[in-house]
Parts: sequence; structure tokens; C-alpha cells
Amino acid sequence: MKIESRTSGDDRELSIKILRQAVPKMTALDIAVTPVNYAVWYEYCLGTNPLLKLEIDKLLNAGTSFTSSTNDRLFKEFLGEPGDAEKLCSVQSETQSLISGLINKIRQISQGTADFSDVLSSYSDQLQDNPTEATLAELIEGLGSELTQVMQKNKGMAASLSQMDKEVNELRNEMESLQNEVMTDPLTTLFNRRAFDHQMQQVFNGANQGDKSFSMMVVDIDFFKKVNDTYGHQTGDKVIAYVGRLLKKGVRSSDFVARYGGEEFVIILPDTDFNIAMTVAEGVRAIINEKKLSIGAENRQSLGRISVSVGVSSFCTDDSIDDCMARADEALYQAKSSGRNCVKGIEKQAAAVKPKDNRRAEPA
Ligand SMILES: Nc1nc2c(ncn2[C@@H]2O[C@H](COP(=O)(O)OP(=O)(O)OP(=O)(O)O)[C@@H](O)[C@H]2O)c(=O)[nH]1
Repeated sequence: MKIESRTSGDDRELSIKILRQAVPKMTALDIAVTPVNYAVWYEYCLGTNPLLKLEIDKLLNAGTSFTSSTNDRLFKEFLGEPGDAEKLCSVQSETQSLISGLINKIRQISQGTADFSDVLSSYSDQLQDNPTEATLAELIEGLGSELTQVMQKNKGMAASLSQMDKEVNELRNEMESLQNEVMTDPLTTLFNRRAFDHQMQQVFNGANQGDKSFSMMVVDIDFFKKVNDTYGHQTGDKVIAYVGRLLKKGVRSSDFVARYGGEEFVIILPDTDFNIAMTVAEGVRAIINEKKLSIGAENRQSLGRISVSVGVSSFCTDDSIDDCMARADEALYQAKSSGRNCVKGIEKQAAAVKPKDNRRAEPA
């Protein structure tokens, strides 16, 4: 799935192009054009979700039939949560009527052309039979009226096709905003964990194929439970959103910032080596710890300084995604154990990875 929002005219054309590939493929495989099924096959034809593509190709090779439960599974596994299928229901009737309308129009156009070519061949047959002047005059008049009818038909057709084009566009926007919703963390408006998993896979595939390498950071707010316990959950939420904003500000626009869950964030830094990633991480840590925070419009209450601990790792040849993440996690554990509010990195795979649950231990 492509993460960036697609809004340009080029992308509109791309969506329509994909629609024209996806619908015939679904028809050939006897798959009903419902929003859930369409989302799966749209992504397949788009080709930007390699895991989904791999799975569908595997099923196609095995001759598996794509029942609604197969499509549902693909949707849930690769595109959304069970609840997301329901969210898509609002576009269900639109999708169905739009696509069946499109098919009907195409049928009408080809039917109209076939009718007209039948008329033309009947006229040309009559011309072969040495027609009298009176017959010729009748033929010319008939042909004229046929032409007028075809032109009127085409004019109406062009208008309804352009209306349909508009509807395809609206539907595409609706599907895109749903897709963005599914990829966004509502509290911070950063990408969510699902988007991160997807992006990590993309960057990882690229690095494995010899493209540019990448580094990653895991960022965790220190003693966050205390913030919640002292100032309440709502203030805790504001602190999470605040840290999210600073993280986004502290890295390049091409870096990928996501809220991994709770008070933990992850950042992918494409084309960035370990030493640079360590410097960026230190910068981010410092910005977050720079300001004293306060809450409330009047009688402002000081929250003091917020700090984060950061773990850094970089992609190494023969790494798996888990290896790379485990090193960043282990580095975060080291940062927490060394007193927090610091950055630690593990450059090589030699680290002994401790279980994730242990890393929240209070410092000695
Ligand atoms: N306000 C708020 N709190 C959350 C959210 N998600 C998780 N938390 C809380 O974040 C706290 C995390 O606490 P811990 O895992 O003990 O970590 P910590 O207190 O930050 O301690 P260290 O990470 O070890 O420095 C828990 O109290 C969670 O309830 C959220 O979305 N909003």
C-alpha cells in the first residue's frame, strides 16, 4: 500500500487505470465487486503491497478459488483490521452501482457501434444493387438520420462517461481517505504501527536488493506512568501528541515517524548510516528535553521537563527485520538502564537481545 496521499491528476489516471485492470481480473476469477474485494484486488494490481502480491500469486499458482472468505482473510491480513471492513460499507452501494454502471456504458457503446456498423453494411449492400435515383435519395436521407442518431447517442454517452469519471474520482478519494485513516494514529496524527510494519518491509526489501541502507530509532517517553498518575490521562495524551510533533520536526521529511503504541515511537531513517542516526537521535532527545512544560490556561501547572530514551540500530547485511528491530529495542533497554534521557545504539548483530518486557526496569 502506498503511504503518501495521492491527489494529483496523474494519480487519478493511475486509479482509473488500476480500476480497469482490477475489475476484469475479478470478473475472470468470479469475484464479486464489493468494496472489501475491490480494495484487495486494487492493491494487487497497484503492486505496492509486496506481501499481498506474493500471497495472491501463490494462491493463483495453486489454483485456489477466491471465495469471499479468502478475500476477507487477505483484506484483514494485509490491508486492515476486522472493523475496517465495516467502515468500507459506506462506499459499498456506490462502488457496486458505479462499476456496474461503467460496465453497462461500455456495453452500450460497443453495442451502439455494432448497430451502426450493421446499418452501414446494409446501406452498402443496397448500393451494390444498382439503385435507382429515388432509392439513392432514400439511402442518403436514411444515412443522414442514422448519423444524427449516432451522434446524439454519443453526445449523451460522453456526458454520462464524464459524470462516471467524476464518480470514480470521488470514490477513489473516499477510499484513499479510508486508507489513510487505517494507517494513521488518531492521537498524534503520525503513522500507526500497521503503517510502520508496512513501511519497514518496503525499506527492508529495498536494502536487501542492494538499494540504499537505512537506520531506525525506537523512542520511549521516560517515566510516563508518573505523568499519567500525577496529571491525569488527558494530560498524558497531550504529552504523547507533543512528543510526536517534536519527533516529526526533528527529522527530515523523508524520514518515517510512527507511534508504535502507548508512549513508544519508531522512526525509519532511509539512506542514513549508524553514526548519522546516532547524531539525529541525540538531536531529537535534546529538543524534547529542552523545554519545561506546563498545563492549564490560567494557574499554569508545571510538568517540568519531559525526557525520552532512544535506541538506534542500522540495517546490516543478512539482517531480518526482527534482527534490526531487536537491536534498536536492546539499545533502548540499555538507555533506560543507564538512567534514561539518553541515546544508545547497537551497530552490529552481536548484541544479546533481552526480552522486551524487561526493559522498563527502574534504574539502580
Ligand atoms: N495517557 C496515555 N497513557 C498511555 C497511553 N498508552 C499507554 N499509556 C500509559 O503509559 C504508561 C507507560 O508506563 P511504563 O511502561 O511503566 O513506562 P514508563 O512509566 O514510561 O517508564 P519507563 O519507560 O521505564 O521510563 C502506562 O501507565 C500506560 O497506561 C495513551 O495512549 N495515553
